[in-house]
Amino acid sequence: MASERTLSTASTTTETAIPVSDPAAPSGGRRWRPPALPTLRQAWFQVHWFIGITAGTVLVVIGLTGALLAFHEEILDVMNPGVRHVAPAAGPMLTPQQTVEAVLRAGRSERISSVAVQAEPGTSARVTFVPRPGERRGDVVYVHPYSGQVLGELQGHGFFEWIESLHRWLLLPREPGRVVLGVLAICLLGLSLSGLYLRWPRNPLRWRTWLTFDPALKGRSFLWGLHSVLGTWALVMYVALTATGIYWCFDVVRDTVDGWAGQKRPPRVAAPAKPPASANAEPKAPEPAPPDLARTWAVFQQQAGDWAEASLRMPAKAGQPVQVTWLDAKAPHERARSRMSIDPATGKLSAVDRYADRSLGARALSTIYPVHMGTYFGLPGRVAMMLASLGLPLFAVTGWMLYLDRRRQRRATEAARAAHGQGVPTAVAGTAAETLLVAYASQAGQAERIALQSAAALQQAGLRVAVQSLAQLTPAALRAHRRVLLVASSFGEGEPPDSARRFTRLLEQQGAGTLAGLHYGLLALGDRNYARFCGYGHALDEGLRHAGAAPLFPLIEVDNGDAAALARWMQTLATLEGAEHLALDTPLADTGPGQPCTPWRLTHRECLNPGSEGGPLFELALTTDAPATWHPGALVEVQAQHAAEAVDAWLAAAGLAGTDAVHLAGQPCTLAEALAQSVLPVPPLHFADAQACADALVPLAPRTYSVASLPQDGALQLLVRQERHAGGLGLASGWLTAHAPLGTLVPMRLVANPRFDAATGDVPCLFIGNGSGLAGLRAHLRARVQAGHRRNWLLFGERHSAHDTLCATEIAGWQANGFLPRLDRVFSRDGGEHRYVQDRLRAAAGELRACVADGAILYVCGSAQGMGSGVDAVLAEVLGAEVLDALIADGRYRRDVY
Ligand SMILES: Cc1cc2nc3c(=O)[nH]c(=O)nc-3n(C[C@H](O)[C@H](O)[C@H](O)COP(=O)(O)O)c2cc1C
Repeated sequence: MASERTLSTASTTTETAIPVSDPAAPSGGRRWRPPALPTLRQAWFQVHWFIGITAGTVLVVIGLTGALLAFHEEILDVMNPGVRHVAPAAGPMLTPQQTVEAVLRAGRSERISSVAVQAEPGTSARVTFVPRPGERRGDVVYVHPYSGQVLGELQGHGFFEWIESLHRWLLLPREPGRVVLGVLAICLLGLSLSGLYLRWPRNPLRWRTWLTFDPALKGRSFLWGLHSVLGTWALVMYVALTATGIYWCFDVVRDTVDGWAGQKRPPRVAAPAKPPASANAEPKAPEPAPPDLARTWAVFQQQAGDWAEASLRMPAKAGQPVQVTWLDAKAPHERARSRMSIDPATGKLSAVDRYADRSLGARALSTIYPVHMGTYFGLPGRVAMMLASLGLPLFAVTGWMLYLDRRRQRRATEAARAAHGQGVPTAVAGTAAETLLVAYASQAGQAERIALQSAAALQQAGLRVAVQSLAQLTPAALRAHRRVLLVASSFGEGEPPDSARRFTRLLEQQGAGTLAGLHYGLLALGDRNYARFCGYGHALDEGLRHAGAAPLFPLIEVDNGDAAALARWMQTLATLEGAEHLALDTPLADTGPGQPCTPWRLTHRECLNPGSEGGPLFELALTTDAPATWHPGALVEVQAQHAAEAVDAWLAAAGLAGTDAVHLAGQPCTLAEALAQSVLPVPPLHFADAQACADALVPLAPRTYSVASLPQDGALQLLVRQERHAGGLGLASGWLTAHAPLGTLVPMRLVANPRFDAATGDVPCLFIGNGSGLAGLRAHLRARVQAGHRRNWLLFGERHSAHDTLCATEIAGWQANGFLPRLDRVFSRDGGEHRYVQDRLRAAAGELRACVADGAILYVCGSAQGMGSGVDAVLAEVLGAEVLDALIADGRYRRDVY
């Protein structure tokens, strides 16, 4: 009863409505639970995607127009060569007064509102006229700084005005436009901050996690990396853009900030209504002649000192002063403007307001525009702002793709739930101990779908099954079951999916032996391009072992939904007690066809450890006529076959003839050939004919081996340990090392292994391994020797020096030629206490630290149990978990363990 209570209690804490086959449930063992309140994370996620798919789409327009505006001055210059900049000449440039005279000479008799000049040689003067009635802006012309020629207006200026009003008001009337823009700015801030929360890593102090991602990633992982990492880069810019944007959009914000800065603005006064144009209106007075600016200019130059730009605003009425606004040559930014008023007739200075003399608050307010434009930080700031603006469409596209992918995944998961529901038999009696629990830890749904599909297949094979998310489970609840299957994906950096965090925390707190008696099988989903491939699956495996649970079979890793690994999972499930009739052809989530295998000829086979107490270790060489290349660290998947005797025995039992012609996957072959490459169906065997048998066959899962040679060696070499079980030799290792005669064509495909790739340059390398793990290490060492890189340390474990000194001649040659200054061979059974690689590593702690401090890359290849985990523990102990994490993040801890 206790176990039943545990299950039903757990089910009430579920986060989503998942049909769970629960043997304790009263009718049919399957219940729908109401959706629970979302967690904080889920709530933030909803906020993020809702804003993203609504406001995010409009923000694309703001981003694109902002990016155009960031460099619009330069674009205008390219469109208008010789207008704003002319070739610098030797003589002085025209003064403002000379400029005005030149304009009048050119026949432009409209009233001038301002003249702007720059100190930089060759820069044209800009003359702005008073707007015509009913217009907001007056005409602008540029005047040649040496000849006084009026150069006309800028082409494209109108276009950029349109772009600006799109950017600032979305082409709406100004007031509502400002408010809409303000709301959009708040949305962008919301997107940035919710995004920051959602991607907050477990180890926030590691900068690489925040700012880098591997472009080799594929699919959802790639999109996620692009979206979150580039988003982090752009975050500071978005906060700056939105904070400054909000200031302009909402008067209340602007007034508050101005108040804090001690710069209260006078209240807005509504513009007086324009008098209607009437037929008998007063005749317009002639425009006043522009004042003579010569005296004004002389006084300004004397007072201002070293200036870069100056703009002289003409008085609206006669007798008023000229307003001069200028930028010092050393001004901190483009809005650090000073002002003075000068009487044009007398040259009397009536007011001087220098930027440097203003209050801190006033100076701070003047930075808002340059911060928004990025000009405050010079060219890098402008480029950064432009890229951040251009990033908005990128985030919208990647965000939509992630959203659609998630929706697709959710639908697929719902379909799998429905399908699983149909497969559940009604009214199952019994206790949880007799029920095989299939638990999953899933972020986007793939692990859940595989769990559901596996459970459905197991149920159809006659087993009593329950499915639950780890979100609903506690380690204590597992004790109610005798057998548990777990399907676990990895998220973040080899971390648990969000739904499994609580379970993982509780598991870490379990004492040794608390789960004794529990048997589990684990399928770890991951992507080999991540530093911690299947990191969470392995952590879960270790946690369960530590708590005393016993594995039913070694953990199975799945790289990117690899069909072969999933087929291996199904085959392994079929070996479980009670699952003999499991339908091996059950389709599992997202399995796709892999790369095709090509035939390699087996040309050489040699036992490297005759007389060894351990299994014989063979060196194999294979060649192909097809072009083939690989990097040190690469893997091969071998499409193994059954020994001919095993096939003959099966045919005899089934009463079928091996010579019968059949089609397998569309290809003609004999039934014996078809059987050799397939899982041999378990009795009772009832096939109508040979083709019916071929149609029911499921291909054998390929076996993965590390490549032990380089393409330059002329052959692909493998080190294969011959496995022996109660039923005879292991399928693949037996075929490769004993059954397949020399000359056999072995179907294989090369698989890149980016996380066990070669080091670039002459960095020191520490190679650690045991047994057949020498394969991966040997390929690396050969590459290092060929490149002339000598700083190599090999730490390698085997059993007896008398029989297991593998590759002795080759390794001695490296030593003699100075390519292996340090070699530690550890023979665990050479007498006395058993000593292992990890013990030697601990004893060499000082050298290990020095080696790591020298920038070494650590390679570990060999068995995951014992050696792999032992070395990992010693590295953490000697270097500290932080340093080890940093090594992983830097790609300096490369493992190929199995
Ligand atoms: C953001 C993100 C981070 C990931 N991190 C890892 C990782 O550290 N190690 C790994 O092997 N796989 C990693 N993966 C790959 C997933 O584990 C893999 O795609 C898995 O099939 C997803 O299963 P799910 O849909 O059940 O979450 C990551 C995927 C994503 C999207």
